Amino acid sequence: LCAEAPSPLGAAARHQGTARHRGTALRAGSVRLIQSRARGGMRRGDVSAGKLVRNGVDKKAVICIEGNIASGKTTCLEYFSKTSNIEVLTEPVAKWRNVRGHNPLGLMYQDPERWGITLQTYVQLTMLDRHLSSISAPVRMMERSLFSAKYIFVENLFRSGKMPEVDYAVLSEWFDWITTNISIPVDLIVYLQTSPQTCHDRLKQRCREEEKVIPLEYLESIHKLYEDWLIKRTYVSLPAPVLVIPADHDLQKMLHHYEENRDKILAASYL
Ligand SMILES: Nc1ncnc2c1ncn2[C@@H]1O[C@H](COP(=O)(O)OP(=O)(O)O)[C@@H](O)[C@H]1O
Ligand SMILES: O=c1ccn([C@H]2C[C@H](O)[C@@H](COP(=O)(O)O)O2)c(=O)[nH]1
Repeated sequence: LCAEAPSPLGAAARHQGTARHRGTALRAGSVRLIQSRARGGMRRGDVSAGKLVRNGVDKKAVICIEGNIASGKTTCLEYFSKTSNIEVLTEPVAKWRNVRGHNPLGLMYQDPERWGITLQTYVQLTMLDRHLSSISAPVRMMERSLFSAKYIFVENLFRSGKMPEVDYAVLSEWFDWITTNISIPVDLIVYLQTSPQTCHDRLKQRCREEEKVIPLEYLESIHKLYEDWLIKRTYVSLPAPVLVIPADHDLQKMLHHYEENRDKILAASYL
């Protein structure tokens, strides 16, 4: 049986924001980006100095939930969405499946060489919009990040020979411009560490139409990049400290693990 059914934990909060230029200030939803002043004035002063920062950003904690495809990130977020003072942002997958009637996620899986850049450009835009959207609670937990879109998915397409070098160069220029000029604060990365086989099983169970073509080897490549980035740390620098939660267990045990780690996760808000 194969169905994309809503999780028994209920729907996580979703945010729909749009980013657009307006005069000298960039606006994302109702949020104003301002030029940060000298170093040290903010909690993340050294990282933000000279960059555009979202007004009031230093008062809120941002926790990114990272992990392979179908590792259980959405399920984890749904669990924490029941906590007051935590706002939850899932990945904008619905947008990746439908932008003005087109499905870049599906196109990418059908023909990555042709459509990888199309999907990843849109992922980069929508993830940036997520990062810059106004935060309504003291703690934000969001699914993945601008960083994993680049360091994991773009990198995987390129290294596997499925993204032309020119596409990779253009995406990298965009990414470098964004991270050089705009502050993307992250206080903690929670890595749901799974085996690729677990993800393959859960992927089949979830049965998202576009993902039916994903072989185990694809999940192994994504897993290796995540491990190099977040565990071995042999790859690129980390935007935040990492908390690793082994996530091969059944749902009940996972919920227990989330509860056990709740204080460590929320400690990010006291940093
Ligand atoms: N611990 C678990 N054990 C078994 N199935 C799980 C577990 N966590 C999530 N699932 C199921 O696996 C699938 C993928 O989970 P999901 O949370 O959507 O992953 P992600 O958001 O990381 O892609 C869903 O069908 C979900 O119900
Ligand atoms: O930068 C990205 C981010 C995600 N994807 C793909 C991988 C999956 O098919 C979906 C959503 O991921 P989940 O792990 O199920 O949340 O989007 C991508 O191709 N590029």
